[in-house]
Amino acid sequence: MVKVAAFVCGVASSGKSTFCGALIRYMRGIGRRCHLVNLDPAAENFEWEPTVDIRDLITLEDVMEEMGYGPNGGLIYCFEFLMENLDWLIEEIGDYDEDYLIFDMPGQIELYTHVPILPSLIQQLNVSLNFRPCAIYLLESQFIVDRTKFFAGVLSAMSAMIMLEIPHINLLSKVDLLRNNTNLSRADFKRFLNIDPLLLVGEVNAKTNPRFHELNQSIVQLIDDFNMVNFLPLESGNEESVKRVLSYIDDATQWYEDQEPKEPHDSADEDDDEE
Ligand SMILES: Nc1nc2c(ncn2[C@@H]2O[C@H](COP(=O)(O)OP(=O)(O)OP(=O)(O)O)[C@@H](O)[C@H]2O)c(=O)[nH]1
Repeated sequence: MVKVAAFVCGVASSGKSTFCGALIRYMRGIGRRCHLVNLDPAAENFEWEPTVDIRDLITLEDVMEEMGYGPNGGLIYCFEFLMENLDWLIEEIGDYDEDYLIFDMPGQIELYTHVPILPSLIQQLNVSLNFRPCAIYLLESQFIVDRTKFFAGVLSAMSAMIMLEIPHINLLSKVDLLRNNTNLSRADFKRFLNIDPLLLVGEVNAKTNPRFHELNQSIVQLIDDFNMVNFLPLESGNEESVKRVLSYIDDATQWYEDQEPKEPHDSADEDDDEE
């Protein structure tokens, strides 16, 4: 059976939980099996009850109260604690041998940029439980209204791609909110899906002090050299939009199958068949 672990990542308020809820609603509606795994120790409410919940192991509130940490330090502590108690997670997940696990992740950016806890966790799920992990990274579409913010967002998505090294889908979330933006034509919008950073740098330069133009150029050159950051639009309230993302997740995780060694070709059997 194919077991997919989809990690829904992105900064705070990018729309992760809403998307997880919409994806589960859509999948269950078409009869596909899936479960929500909450890995946000500070989460409050969910549309669907999580099947596995880090808050049963540790909560951010307790860590902040008992250890005196702030929210970011506390979050890292919670994840280190989770890694020390990975048996707990593996046991919880072990009971759910279903097709898809949708992981709702916290919004702290350090988890996707430089703290190596998430790659270890993903590796364990892949090796110990035979899951096919993939990352879904949400960037709020309002970022494209301010080009400088957009490049910061692209860099954050790129960091996640480099650090996680698994099949990865970037989403521009809440695109419905752009509809009222009269300055953005359809053609304009498309430039942010299949991005050509070298073409966009002029617009960033127009908004920044000339002292930074060389730095802007180096940043867009870096993104252009990497050449792997594209976005799909997402409107979580729109079933078609969610359906499209699911088809990309299915395609992306197919990659694992392509990596599996094929059964050796037995020419003796073929000869027998011919006889
Ligand atoms: N218009 C619109 N609003 C959305 C969409 N997706 C999410 N939102 C809203 O954006 C806000 C944040 O959404 P969440 O799903 O809680 O975001 P999150 O990334 O899980 O937030 P954290 O858990 O704080 O990191 C909520 O008010 C949602 O209703 C969307 O597709 N369109």
